[in-house]
Amino acid sequence: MGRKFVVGGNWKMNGDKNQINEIINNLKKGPLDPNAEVIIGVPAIYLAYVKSIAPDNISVAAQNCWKVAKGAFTGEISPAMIKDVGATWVILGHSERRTIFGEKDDLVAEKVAHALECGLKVIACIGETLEEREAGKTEEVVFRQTKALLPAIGNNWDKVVLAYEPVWAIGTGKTATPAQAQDVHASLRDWILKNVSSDIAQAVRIQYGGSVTGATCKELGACPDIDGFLVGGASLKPEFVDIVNATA
Ligand SMILES: O=C(CO)COP(=O)(O)O
Repeated sequence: MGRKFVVGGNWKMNGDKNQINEIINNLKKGPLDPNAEVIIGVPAIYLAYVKSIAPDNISVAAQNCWKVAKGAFTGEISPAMIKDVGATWVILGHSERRTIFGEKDDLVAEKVAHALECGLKVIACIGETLEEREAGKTEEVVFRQTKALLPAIGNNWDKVVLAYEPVWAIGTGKTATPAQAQDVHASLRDWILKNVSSDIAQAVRIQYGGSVTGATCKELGACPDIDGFLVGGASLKPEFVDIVNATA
């Protein structure tokens, strides 16, 4: 069976109620390819609001969460809370969490494990820096980051989407070329085949993220191992509809 195309919008720390209303109205107007799954990752404080106005064909995601259900963790939110307000996904391990907030592979894995345990679905992000790419370490880095997630994911692969986001392509306007992205996606799938199973390698969806726009999405979306996108800046703009429809 084919993998359903899945497009995530990661709003990061952007948007206010006015802008959110505009974004949601634009998504309602669409039209959105019914064969694509759409998930919007919104700031925690707006999760309930977005859930209350988003149409049913759009899922809502948090952009981060903590690794336990509740307690003395000032400023954090738990998967239980995310679910309680009706969101069904969480983005974990984003490179901004890893670099700005110092999240290491093992913490990301603990978060993934707890989120899945609580019944949230997870977009798990991986990707190399420019320095790592130039040192020829892209595969080593993304395999290491994926390996760290294996015990956390266990037999919940059907609830996980991997997002390959090369750090050098995020917010820089330097989209990976389709060949660069396809190469890494194919190697990742092959690694999963060897280290998990061939069924899971066939089924797991791998998104590409990093400066995806309405102009670059079609060629990227046509690559055999690219199963969707995780979109930052352009997810705040009307062109997000074009990106959702990249393979329509
Ligand atoms: O980080 C990203 C999505 O999670 C990508 O961001 P940009 O699309 O703004 O490069």
